[in-house]
Amino acid sequence: MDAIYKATVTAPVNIATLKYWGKRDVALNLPTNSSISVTLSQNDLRTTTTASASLLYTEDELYLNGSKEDVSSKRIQTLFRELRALRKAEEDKQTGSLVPLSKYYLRIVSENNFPTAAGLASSAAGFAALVKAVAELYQLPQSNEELSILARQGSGSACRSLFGGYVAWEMGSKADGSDSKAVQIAPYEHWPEMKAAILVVSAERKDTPSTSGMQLTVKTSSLFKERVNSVVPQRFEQMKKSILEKDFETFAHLTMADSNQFHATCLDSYPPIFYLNDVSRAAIRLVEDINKVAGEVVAAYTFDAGPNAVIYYLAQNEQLVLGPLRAALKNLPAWKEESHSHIQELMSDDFDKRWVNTLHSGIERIILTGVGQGPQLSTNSLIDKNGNLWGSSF
Ligand SMILES: Nc1ncnc2c1ncn2[C@@H]1O[C@H](COP(=O)(O)OP(=O)(O)OP(=O)(O)O)[C@@H](O)[C@H]1O
Ligand SMILES: C[C@@](O)(CCOP(=O)(O)OP(=O)(O)O)CC(=O)O
Repeated sequence: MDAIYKATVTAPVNIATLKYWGKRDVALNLPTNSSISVTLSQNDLRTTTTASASLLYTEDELYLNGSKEDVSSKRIQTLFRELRALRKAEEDKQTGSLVPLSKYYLRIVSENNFPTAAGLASSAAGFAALVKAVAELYQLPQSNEELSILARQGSGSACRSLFGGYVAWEMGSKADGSDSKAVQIAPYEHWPEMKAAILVVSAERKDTPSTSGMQLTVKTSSLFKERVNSVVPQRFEQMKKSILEKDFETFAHLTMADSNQFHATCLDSYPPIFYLNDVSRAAIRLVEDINKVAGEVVAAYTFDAGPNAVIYYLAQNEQLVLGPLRAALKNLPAWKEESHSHIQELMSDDFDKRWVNTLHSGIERIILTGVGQGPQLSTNSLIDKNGNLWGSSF
């Protein structure tokens, strides 16, 4: 019987603290500015992807959360083509000694352990996992930096999920995009105390998809020009320094300012794009109150292209940050988990009840996580020895 060759990896979500928003080349997915993110722990949010190749297969296939996906999109086709070309180069180098996997069809099976397309960066983890799994299957010699150039073409933010810890996507300047890649600023171990609380506001479809939203901003916003030309280049250096020096206060100020400016450029687009809603704004106000009560900046909010808030804080300030959140969101099950059952509710007249009440009725889930590692090899294959998805026989 024809063999099934396979490899399985897991990959993390990342949430930007300096936002990517704008493309200078749509076909190659090249950004108008560099960006920075924190990779989140795969204990809480992860994509698992098994890539396989076999002479038994009759077409390229991708299964996501058990359903067959269309692989004809330009993004997926580009990834398949480029990964195959890299494998072919190895086969040509080592004439005859490698199985010609580049000529076989691919079957890729992927699962996200969190909601897909709900503003939780599933596309970032998903495309990073896909590239890494096929690279493993093909035994490619390329480094994660080189693989990030491929993942970028699946989804820009995906390039940053090739690394753990603190990651920069350097925009690069070459027309072919060969220097627009992710690099690690610092590994997880450098600043493992960084935590993140994700307030899931709503699982409904977002206002405008990021891909088209950012193109509208590039075309119509005058504030955007100021942002990419003078604000971000400075912020990029300052934020890198704050991470290397583990200076939370500076990191937090820059993170909040950058989220605010990204959303300001959305509002400055025409027609305007609204990602934040009343619940998002209540989260911003509560973080301000938390910092006021603490007497220092202990929490930083950031929002992607949707209403969900991500609040970064350090482990040592867990009670100061999570106490008010527990009081506001006491109805949510997350607090019962062993790792967070010790958090005490913290509420006083210093917290404006308007924000507390809005959050209480508007947040449906809280995910408590923190900085984590990059993609990992896994033995939990999603494809059995006959090439079938576990539990199905096609
Ligand atoms: N595990 C995966 N493997 C391959 N592709 C995936 C995977 N997960 C998500 N995707 C792709 O990403 C798309 C969802 O991306 P989308 O940008 O709409 O949402 P999101 O990334 O979850 O949210 P956001 O970008 O707002 O944070 C899916 O429709 C699918 O095409
Ligand atoms: C607001 C953001 O999350 C935008 C992410 O945009 P995508 O990476 O989803 O866009 P495409 O490259 O078109 O796939 C900011 C960020 O992650 O840096």
